[in-house]
Amino acid sequence: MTRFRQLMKFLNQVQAQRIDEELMSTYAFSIDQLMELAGLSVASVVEYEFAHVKESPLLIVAGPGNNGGDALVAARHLKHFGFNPEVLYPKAPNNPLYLRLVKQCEDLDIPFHSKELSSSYIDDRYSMILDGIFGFSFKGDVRAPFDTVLNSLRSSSKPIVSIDIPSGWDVENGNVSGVGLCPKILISLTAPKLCARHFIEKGNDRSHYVGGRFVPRALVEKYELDTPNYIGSSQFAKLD
Ligand SMILES: NC(=O)C1=CN([C@@H]2O[C@H](COP(=O)(O)OP(=O)(O)OC[C@H]3O[C@@H](n4cnc5c(N)ncnc54)[C@H](OP(=O)(O)O)[C@@H]3O)[C@@H](O)[C@H]2O)[C@H](O)CC1
Ligand SMILES: [K+]
Repeated sequence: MTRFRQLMKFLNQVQAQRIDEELMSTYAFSIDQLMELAGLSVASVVEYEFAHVKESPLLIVAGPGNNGGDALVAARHLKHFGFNPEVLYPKAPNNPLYLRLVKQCEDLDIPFHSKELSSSYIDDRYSMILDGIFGFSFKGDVRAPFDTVLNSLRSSSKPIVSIDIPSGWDVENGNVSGVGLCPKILISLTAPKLCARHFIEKGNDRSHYVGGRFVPRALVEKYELDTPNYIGSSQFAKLD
């Protein structure tokens, strides 16, 4: 596993979205490719942190955008890694990319839930929660049905791993509304966004990883990104 000093460069919301657009224009990636690598990084961190609870079901919560797509990819990889993922997908978009990801999961017999699950059900059934609800395009107050979904996840005692942004947090200012999740683990993709400073501040029982090994050197230089030197085939780096 790659270890790396805590990164000092944090992206604002517009920079994160611009980098994403440049990857898919100037640098010729398709969204499927980026999502596959992002989801593989996420699944690799979950396997590293939760291998000891492989038998119990994991709850993977997928939102309506690409953060949710990363979660669906991670669900598929985790199933291949020998975990027992179940997906909560409260608002499944009718978009060919996500429909394909859902089919790939269903073909692996990964169960799907569409209605919110109570915190007591979550506590009884799952060993951890993977939060792929909102990423770097989240804005404003949380709208239905995700308001009640966030409430039940927040009331659960199970550890939460957030993909890219803790859901409900303002991408730059953190959990200003107070309705956001409180993850134990944050996996920043490409580079941490400004809200990650508030996650790090919360102390030593938190772990911060970075993943998404697809950033070309020219993009690193243009945005002065502080990306880790990943070792070998490692899909993530743990930040000290
Ligand atoms: N370059 C990279 O690092 C890559 C990262 N990836 C992942 O992609 C997400 C960003 O994905 P994006 O689709 O741009 O946006 P989100 O997933 O954050 O969310 C968009 C959807 O969320 C809805 N939304 C937004 N705000 C709210 C709100 N307040 N309440 C309810 N719903 C909300 C929004 O709905 P709209 O109606 O506003 O359109 C969208 O449906 C990034 O974080 C990474 O996880 C890529 O996978 C690979 C490259
Ligand atoms: K998230």
